Parts: sequence; structure tokens; C-alpha cells
Amino acid sequence: MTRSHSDLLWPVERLPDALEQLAQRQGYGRAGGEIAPPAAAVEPSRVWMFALGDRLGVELEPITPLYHELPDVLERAAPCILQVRRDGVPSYLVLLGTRRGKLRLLARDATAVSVQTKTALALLREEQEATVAEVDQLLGGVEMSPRARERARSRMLLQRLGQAQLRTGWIMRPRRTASRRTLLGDIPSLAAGILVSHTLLSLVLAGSFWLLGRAALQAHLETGWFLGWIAVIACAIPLRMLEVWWQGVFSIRLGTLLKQQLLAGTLKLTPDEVRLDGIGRHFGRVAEAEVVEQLAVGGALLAVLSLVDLILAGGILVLGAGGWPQAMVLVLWVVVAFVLARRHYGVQRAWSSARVEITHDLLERMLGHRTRLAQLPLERWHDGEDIRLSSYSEISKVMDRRTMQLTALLRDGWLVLALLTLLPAFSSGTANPSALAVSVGGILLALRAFDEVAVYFQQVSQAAVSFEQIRDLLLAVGRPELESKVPLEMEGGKPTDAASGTLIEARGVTFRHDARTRPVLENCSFQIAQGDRILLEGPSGGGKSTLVSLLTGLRTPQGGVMLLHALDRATFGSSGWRKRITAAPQFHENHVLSGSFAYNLLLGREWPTSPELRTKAAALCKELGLDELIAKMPAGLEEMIGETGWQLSHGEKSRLYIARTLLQGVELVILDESFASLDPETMRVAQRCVLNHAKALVVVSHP
Ligand SMILES: Nc1ncnc2c1ncn2[C@@H]1O[C@H](COP(=O)(O)OP(=O)(O)OP(=O)(O)O)[C@@H](O)[C@H]1O
Repeated sequence: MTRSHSDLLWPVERLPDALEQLAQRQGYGRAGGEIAPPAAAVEPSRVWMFALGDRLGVELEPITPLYHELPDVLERAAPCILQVRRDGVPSYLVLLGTRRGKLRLLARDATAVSVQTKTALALLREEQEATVAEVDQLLGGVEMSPRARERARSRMLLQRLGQAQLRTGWIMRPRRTASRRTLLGDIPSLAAGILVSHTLLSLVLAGSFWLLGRAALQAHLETGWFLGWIAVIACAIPLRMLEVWWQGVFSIRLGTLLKQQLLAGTLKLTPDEVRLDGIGRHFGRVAEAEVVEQLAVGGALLAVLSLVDLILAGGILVLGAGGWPQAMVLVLWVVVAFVLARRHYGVQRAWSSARVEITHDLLERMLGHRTRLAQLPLERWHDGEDIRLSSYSEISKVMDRRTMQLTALLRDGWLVLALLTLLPAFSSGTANPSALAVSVGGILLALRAFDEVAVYFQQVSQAAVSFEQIRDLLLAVGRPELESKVPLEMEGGKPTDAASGTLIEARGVTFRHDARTRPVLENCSFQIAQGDRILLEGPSGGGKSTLVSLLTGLRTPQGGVMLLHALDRATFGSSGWRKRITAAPQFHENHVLSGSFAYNLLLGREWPTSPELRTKAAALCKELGLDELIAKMPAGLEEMIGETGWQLSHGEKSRLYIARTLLQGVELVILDESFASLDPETMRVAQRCVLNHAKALVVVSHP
């Protein structure tokens, strides 16, 4: 059925409806209820789109494809919406996926429609292509076939517009807290496919052993038999290719999922949790994630496949000359394999936690290296290293022993046992050659499986141990996140009548750190009005930074209430609160990330950023007196800074942190001792800039 373009293009006013239907079709989100459309038929703001994603229970990620990337985007980005501009009015194509070389779009009457890729390409590129009308004029004057004209046109357009940016679209993903079924997607069916193809492959191979063995034992090698044997082997080739392909896809999908969940879990940890863990131990745990990914993804599946082989081998042995007794020996040997694997797992646990501790120790030493050089006598630089290394080496030796038992004993032990149990049937001369051939096939299949099992069991045990290290991170994903209850149309603006002028109201706020017996803040009440400029002074350890973390929502008061525009944090949601209040942490808690200067400035805003924001960032840097530094850098705002790049001075970093905070465009800016490292003149300049730009300001400083 052909559909007109207007059937396929969703107008802005129906965007909530389109995204809700898309989410439900994918099984991602929930019904959003009555969601008001954007106020006008213009492209909705990013804040509004993110908030809409929150309401629907999905993640929305903006994409701005280049002209030449569009075919790839259409192929891979679904589910997504892509923007078409006609006469300056935006509307959207809703992409469900691809099927048999065609795109599946959600039409405005909520039906799925198949459309040629070139139709969608033409719609999405229409606006850009209209800017180079001379291409069509040029080709109009040349005689050529319609096909050649089309080819020439697309080549010329690609050359002219290849790097042009198209309009912003949005990719939809399930939330990290979605049900396991949704997150796993097609992973279980891939695993089932691999199991089926592997079982078939093993049966084909067992069949080929049987054919060959029988012919050999009967000394009866006819051409027919031989051709039959080749045909059976040939069947194995496509099955093996299919299995390997599916295994690759399975590993990529599962590995990606694991990484996404880990990142989501890590981001849900509170700063205190990460601090208590220690940076080195935390890093060690994250490094274990890599082990889980590599080993569990490969090893677990292959171990299951080897067990399938062992079950098949058992069945074959029952039919062979050794019969049930030989199958029982196989069962016994499988039990031995599990016992050895369990023992290996025990020692692996001890070895892995020793490894995490040693990583922790190493990182602590690296971080404190300069202090140690300056403060510790030379002979004490390596205190304790030998003891730690020798206990690590002891446990490594035990593990090597257990690994040897697992690899050598299992395989060769099985071969000896299996041949011994076959001996009576063989020596009595009563067994027929077919039965003997079947037994040999079963024994060889089990031999191959034991060979592999020894390796895969080690991998699985290592992965299980590593998994214990990251379990907390994965469990953290499920922690409930406060979701915004502010009406969607008010997202990005002030949610209540701001006539009262009160921005923050704290009443009886109390907070005690976990490790402390007395609260650091007790019954604390204050107000911050819009436009206020407040200096917060107090003695060291008095609780200023703790108060800042409560204001920014990093910590939650244990008593009293903290309101923003007369609403609490539960109403704004965690991210809604953070979007309205930002702090520059103390210097030692802040960080320059390895990336460009511009990236560091606009951290927290959308990236890649808009030209307007970039201009704003450059102007702010000028006001803060950073323009001289940027002029010195060969790549200007694009200069790479951070650990491996241009090293900023203390004062330059401080001003970068101030600019980064101001560029968030929030309602309340908090600067925690941000001026401490500036000389008097630079400090005056920076203060003037901050006073000019912050809508409301709290500066924390020592008296
Ligand atoms: N995670 C924590 N666990 C236990 N105690 C903590 C924790 N964080 C801070 N404290 C303690 O709480 C008190 C207040 O700390 P805070 O950092 O808020 O003080 P401050 O006023 O900002 O100090 P300074 O001016 O020295 O930066 C201090 O005594 C500090 O040791």
C-alpha cells in the first residue's frame, strides 16, 4: 500500500503521542497519561524532550546526523524519530526498524508501513538539497538516461552536502531499570539458536565418526560409503558458520548490555560510597568487569555447549558396545569435573581479591607518589611491597596447581577410563563392529568436550569471582531514582509563580555523616531569594561543603525540609533539581577531563554543542581573562587539556571551573572556595564576571 507523505509525518503537536506509541511497540516504556503537546509548532527544546522521555519511562538521546551518514542512521538507529523540515515547520518520521531492505515506519494512524529507504532519504534531506538547486539546473541541460541522471545527482549532492548537518532526531532506548526481558532483547533467542545449531553440529560429527568407524572396523571402504561420509562432513560447514556468527553477535550484545548496566550502576553510587571504597579498589572492581565480559560471555556459553556435547556423548555411549556401564562412567567423570571446578573456584576467589587489593595498593601509591618522594626517606619508599607481592605469588602458585589438575586430569583420565570400560566388549570378540564404532564416536565426542570443559570451567569460575566484585555496581542500577512530577509544559522554566522571589527555603535541616556520632548540621533554617549574592563563611570543618552537597542534591537531609520554588526534591526529581542548582566543588574535588578546552567548559550541556553556546563560552572566557591563554594554545578552544594534554596552571583551572559552572545556565550557582588560588587582580575580574552572570549566587569562603 502506498501512503502519502502527510500520512507518515507526525506534526510536533502529536510528538508525545508518537513517542508513547513507539515506546509501547518496543515494550520499553509505560503509558505517559495525558501529556500536553509543546506550546507551539516549533522544535521542542532538549529539556522538554528529556522530560518527555522521563514521563514515558524511556531514555531519549539526541542525534544530529551528517548528510552522508543518513543511510547508516536509517539502517541502525531504530527505534528513533527523525526530523523533517518543510517551510520551516518541523515534523517527524517515526522509525520502527528495517525489514527485508525496507524501512518500517509508524504512520499517523498508528499502523506500521514499509517504505523504500530512498523515500525517507529524500524527505529527510529535502531541506538541505533545496539549498543547492543549481545541481538540478546543471543536470537539466545534459542528455542522459534517467538512471544515469539519478546517479550523477546523488554523487554531486553527496559531494556538496556530505558534511552538512541535518536536523536533530532522537533515538529511543529502554531505561537501565527496565525489565530484564526488555533489556535482554534478542539475546535469549540467539543463545537458543546457538544451542540448537551446536547440537545439530555435534550429531552430524558423531554420525560421521559412526560412518567412518563402522567402515574401518568392517574393513569395508566402498566409494559409496566414502561419498556418504563426505556429504555428512559437508553438512557441518554451514552449521558451523551459523554457530560462529551467532556466537559473535551474542558476545557483542551481552558485552554491550553488561557495560551499559555497569555504567548506570556506577552513576547511581553516592560520592561517599565511591570514597569509602577507595579510588584504587573501585578501579580494581571496574577492571574486573572486563574479565566478566570476556570470560562470562564466551566461557559460559561454550561451557553449556560442552555440557550439551557430554549429554549427547552419554546417549551415544548407551547405544554403543560399552552400553549403560560406560555411560555411567561418563556421568561419574562429569561429577569429578564439577568437583575439580568447585575447588578451582575457591582458590580463584582468594586470588582475585588479592589482585583487587594489589591494584588498589598500586593506585594509592601512584596517586601519592609525589608526596612520598618529597616527604618520605628513600629507604622507606617501598615499605610493605615485598610482603604484599610474596603473598600474591603464594596464592598464584596454589592456583596454578589447581588449574593443572583441571586441565590435565580431566581429558586424559577420561580417555583411559573409557577405553578400560570398552575392553571387555572388545576382547570377548562378541561386540559387532557397528556397536564398537558407535562407542568410539561417543568416546571421542566426550574427549573433545572434556578438553573444552576444562578451559571453559576455569573461565566461568574466574568470571563468577569477578562478578562478585561488580555485583554491587549492577545491583545499584535498580535503585529508585526520584522522577520529576513538574508539569511537562513547565520543564525548563520556573514551575511555580515566582512572584514571592524565594528560591530556596530550608527549615530545620539536619545532617549527620554515617561515620559520625554528632550531626554536622543541626536544625538549620535559611532562605535564598532570587538575585541574592550570599557569602557563606565558617571555620574549617564547620559543615559548609556538606551544606553545599545538600543544596545541590548530592546528599539528602535526614531531618527538616529543603524547598526550591516551594517544591521539594521528590517533586523536581533528582535530575530536575540538579538542572536548577549547580556548584563548583572545592579545587581538590574538581577535575579537568582529558578532552578539549571547549568540552571541559561545556561539560553538562549538550555535546556536540551549538554555535551559540560556543560563542557564549568564548565570551565568558574573555571576561574571566582566559582569552590570553586560549590565544596561546595552537588549537584555541579545541586544544586538548587534562592529564595528557596542555597542563593548566592552578589559577587557570580555577577559572575554567568557574566558567563551567556559570555555563550550566542554572538558577542558583554555588562556588566552594573557587577564588582561593587567584591573585587579587584576577580575583576581582573573576568576581565581577560571576556577579554579572549568576542569577543567584552563594560563595563559600573562609573568614
Ligand atoms: N564522608 C564523611 N564522613 C564522615 N565525616 C565527614 C565526611 N565528610 C565530611 N566529614 C566531616 O564533616 C565535617 C564538615 O565537613 P565539611 O567538608 O562540610 O566542612 P567545611 O566547612 O567545608 O570545611 P573546610 O572549610 O575545611 O572545607 C568535618 O569535620 C569533616 O571531617
